[in-house]
Amino acid sequence: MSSTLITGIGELVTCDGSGEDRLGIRPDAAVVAEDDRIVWIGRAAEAPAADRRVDLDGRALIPGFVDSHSHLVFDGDRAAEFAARMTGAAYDGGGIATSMTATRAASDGRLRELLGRRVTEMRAQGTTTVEIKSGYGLSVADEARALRIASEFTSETTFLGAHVVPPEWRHDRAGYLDLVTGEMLVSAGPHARWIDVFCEPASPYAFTGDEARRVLLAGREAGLELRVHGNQLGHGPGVQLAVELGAASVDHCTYLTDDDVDALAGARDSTVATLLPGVEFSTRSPYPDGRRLIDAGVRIALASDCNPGTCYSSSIPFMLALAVREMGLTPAEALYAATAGAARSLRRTDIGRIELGTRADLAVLDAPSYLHLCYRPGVPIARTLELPG
Ligand SMILES: N=CN[C@@H](CCC(=O)O)C(=O)O
Ligand SMILES: [Zn+2]
Repeated sequence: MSSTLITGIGELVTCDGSGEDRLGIRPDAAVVAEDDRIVWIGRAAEAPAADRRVDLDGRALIPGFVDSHSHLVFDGDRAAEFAARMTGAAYDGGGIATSMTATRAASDGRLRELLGRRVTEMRAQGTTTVEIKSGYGLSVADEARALRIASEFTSETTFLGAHVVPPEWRHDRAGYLDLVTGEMLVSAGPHARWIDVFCEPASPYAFTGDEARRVLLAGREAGLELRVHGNQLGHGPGVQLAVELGAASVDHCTYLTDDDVDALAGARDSTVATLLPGVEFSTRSPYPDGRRLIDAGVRIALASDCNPGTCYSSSIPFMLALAVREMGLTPAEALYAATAGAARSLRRTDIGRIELGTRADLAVLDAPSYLHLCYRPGVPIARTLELPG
């Protein structure tokens, strides 16, 4: 056992749900971590002794960000696709095959190195938990390999064999679905906690509601929990399907009808709506109306969706700034969504908040208050707090 007393905290933002803004901000606070757990929170003047002390010199302390949606296992470059979109080209999911080809060609060592660099980049910006999806292998061996490597970095791994129908199967969609729900699930499933599907009738490459249902039910049968990519490119059945099947999260939610919003509000105890504003930024698309969701009582999360196609940014502070500027969230709502909200979308109670017994997954800001996360967009003020010992 090894304990650390954290003092000199300018503002302790616990995200424990208390207070009007749910941020549970504690003045004059100190925190003690023992190994990887929080064991004491209180007034600095009353802090107990510990093996060592870390003085934050007036900086704010927040829970580490929980990035609940990413696609980090890939090789290849699609910067030209981004440039084309900035001059008017539309995103339709077709570029996923480009990343698939490069990813299949990469060695295990190269994929591991690329993934390690991306996770390090996230930690350097305050992210302490990351969910990582497969989805650029799209063959039995390549999907299992992606998840095996991802599970070296996180326990939140997601099987996304149903990302798109790969080119060699486009003449036989039903055959590809048989593969995803059969042999591919058998070999990839043991390396995954979650199963996900890109349910998007507006894309010729992604999956319809009926196809997505089949994928999700097969995954559940295999012991995986459910997540859905839905309503990204247009109105569609993704949100309703996610709610009906009790998925932990439906992600994107860019195009929603009133019925979709009502369904999400009614499912607030089971299904979180995860918003990914970096995607709208990088695809020049309209932003989802985050304000409408919160006002309707929907639980939301914010995540990066870091991936080579629709958003190659791993910066949660950038997502917070976009959510505030473009989606109508307050800075407090945005921070809560990227910590406690995102933890909820992963059905985790041990991360995303600073409370007795939670993991000591912490981020420190080179600023006196969390407001600076949105007030100083693009400035790297957030980093993970590495505790000594
Ligand atoms: N929409 C589906 N999947 C990713 C994009 C993947 C890609 O284009 O490479 C997303 O979440 O936006
Ligand atoms: Zn995604």
